[in-house]
Amino acid sequence: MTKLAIMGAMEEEIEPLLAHFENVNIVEFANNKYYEVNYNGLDIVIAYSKIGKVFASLTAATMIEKFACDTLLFSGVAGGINPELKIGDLIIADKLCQHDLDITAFGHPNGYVPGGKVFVETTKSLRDVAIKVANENNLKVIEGTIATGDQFVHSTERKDFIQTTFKADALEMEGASVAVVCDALNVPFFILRAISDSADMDAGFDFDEFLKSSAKNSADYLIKIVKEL
Ligand SMILES: CCCCCCN(CO)Cc1c[nH]c2c(N)ncnc12
Repeated sequence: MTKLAIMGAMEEEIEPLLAHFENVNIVEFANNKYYEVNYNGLDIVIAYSKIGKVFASLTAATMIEKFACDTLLFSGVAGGINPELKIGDLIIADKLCQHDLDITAFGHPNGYVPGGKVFVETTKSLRDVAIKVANENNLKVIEGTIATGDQFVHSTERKDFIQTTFKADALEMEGASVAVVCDALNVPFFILRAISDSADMDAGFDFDEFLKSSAKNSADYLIKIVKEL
């Protein structure tokens, strides 16, 4: 029987998800709250990690190792790089990388450390369900590369580095760490983001203005996918 983990980084990213559920049981663990619900016979654990790769790794590993989730879905917002991505648009990650992981001093490529790999691929069967749901609901969504790093990107210099180095379509601060954890623990996972800004000098203002509506775009789509699992 599937036990589903649904994760975000910020409260604003999971609030529109929690709105769909009743009879929520709250479990406090490791300085965080895990919300347990049952939805159409499906056991689900929902949490927001707090921002950044370390918090996201802790929450993803906890949902799998302590709550025994066997599938993990992430919903949230991201900065757009691909010019096709407008604010509010949806992107499904087909692979993710860490743009701030850097031991290039030793001749290694950006995003690589020994024993690791630059790109971690998401689970195709989950992407296929998501694309089917998008088609059925006439939703525009792209599949692409998401770059993760422990910084809110708000300059074209950094945005251009990430685009040039990884050919990334969007960027955020948690996805690639969720990917490394799920890949290592052999748990199918899916990363969905809606664009809140363009990671340029206006990013801070746009983020503040569009966080709520973009988080809702992502959450509403994710709930439709959950119904198909
Ligand atoms: C209080 C400030 C919280 C920022 C958290 C932003 N999330 C991180 O996952 C997504 C995101 C949206 N736009 C971004 C950008 N331009 N750079 C990095 N990350 C992002």
